[in-house]
Amino acid sequence: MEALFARADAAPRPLAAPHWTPKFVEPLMFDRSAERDRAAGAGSISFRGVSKIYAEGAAPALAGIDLAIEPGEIFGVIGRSGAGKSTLLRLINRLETATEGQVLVGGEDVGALDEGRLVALRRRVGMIFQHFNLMSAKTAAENVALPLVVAKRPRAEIETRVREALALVGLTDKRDAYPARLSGGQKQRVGIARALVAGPDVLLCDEATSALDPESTQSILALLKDINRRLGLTIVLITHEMSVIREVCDRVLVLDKGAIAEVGPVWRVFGEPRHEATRTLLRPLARGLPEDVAARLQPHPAPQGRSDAIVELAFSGEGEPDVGALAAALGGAKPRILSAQLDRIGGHTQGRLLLAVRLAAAPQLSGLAPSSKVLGYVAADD
Ligand SMILES: Nc1ncnc2c1ncn2[C@@H]1O[C@H](COP(=O)(O)OP(=O)(O)OP(=O)(O)O)[C@@H](O)[C@H]1O
Repeated sequence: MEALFARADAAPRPLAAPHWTPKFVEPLMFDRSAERDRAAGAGSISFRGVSKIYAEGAAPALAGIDLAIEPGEIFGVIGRSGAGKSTLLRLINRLETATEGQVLVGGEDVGALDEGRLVALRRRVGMIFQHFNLMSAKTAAENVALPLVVAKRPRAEIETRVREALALVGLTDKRDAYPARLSGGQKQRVGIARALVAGPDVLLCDEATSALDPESTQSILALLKDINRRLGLTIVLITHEMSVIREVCDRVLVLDKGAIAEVGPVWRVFGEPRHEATRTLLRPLARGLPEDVAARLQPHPAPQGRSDAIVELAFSGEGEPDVGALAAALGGAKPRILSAQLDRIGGHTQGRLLLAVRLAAAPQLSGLAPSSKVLGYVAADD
């Protein structure tokens, strides 16, 4: 029998720092990887000059999209409401068809597939949803089995695959539970098992954590990351939660009014947003000045009395802030940290420090961070 989750070419990611241990996974499942012979490039997705217009005379939902998603990456899509995220996702499994251009999955033009090949495509591209879309009258195992039942697979194969899929998502003990008896996180795990049961190359996630509490969100994100690492699955996810992108994605696409605003590694796009749409989306992530400081901020130093400069040091890329160098440069300037937000995203430092320093020290700050700027001035307290 064809191995369920085996991926002959699925070792592209380092297994370092597994922050989530799927103790329930049966090792046997992954030992069969060599059995499955997968086409080179399976899991790749390309958009070539894709436009989508829903109705004559309406503004295009997507226009001129050229994009390549690599096999095995976790690719995030963000954008304001109506930017075209769902449309882009639904073009991948042909829930929508492009008005112009081509969408290729594993090199195959999905717009040109006949009915039979479309069914095969949907097996290669699993999908999970914000509200799980489970059938309430079926147990967890029956929900997971559905795609295989519809595909008329032999009963023994269905049983094996369902058992393995439930084990993969940590729900072996819930196989006979009905959705009403499951938590939101558990329902989404059932959704993931159902999406994986036919052994897809691609998993599409449509706001998969938006209906979950923070703890369930974290565990679903950890599960998605683990699935991606273990199975080499390409994951494309759309979300309005920037923290989800920061947590799991390798690259992110920012859509704005149906067009690509920017695309790149998350650390770069979040660290150095180039498009206004990106900056707007990221604003809630950026911790601003403390309110009392913002209220006193002036564009120029006070003509009388002493002023402090309010300085932003932005870090994005290799290396961390050198506290020793900061102290050496600012020793006499009474530097105070007003706000600090630093993250490591994909091995890169991203974030900023907001400092208040004596006015005279402000010029010494350049060189202490990849980017530094004076945001304004406040009258010194002393
Ligand atoms: N089935 C449809 N028929 C007509 N117009 C549609 C249809 N689906 C989407 N649209 C329109 O296409 C545009 C893009 O919609 P889409 O749902 O792809 O955006 P989105 O970024 O996913 O938005 P949201 O974050 O609100 O879900 C919107 O103007 C929307 O009104």
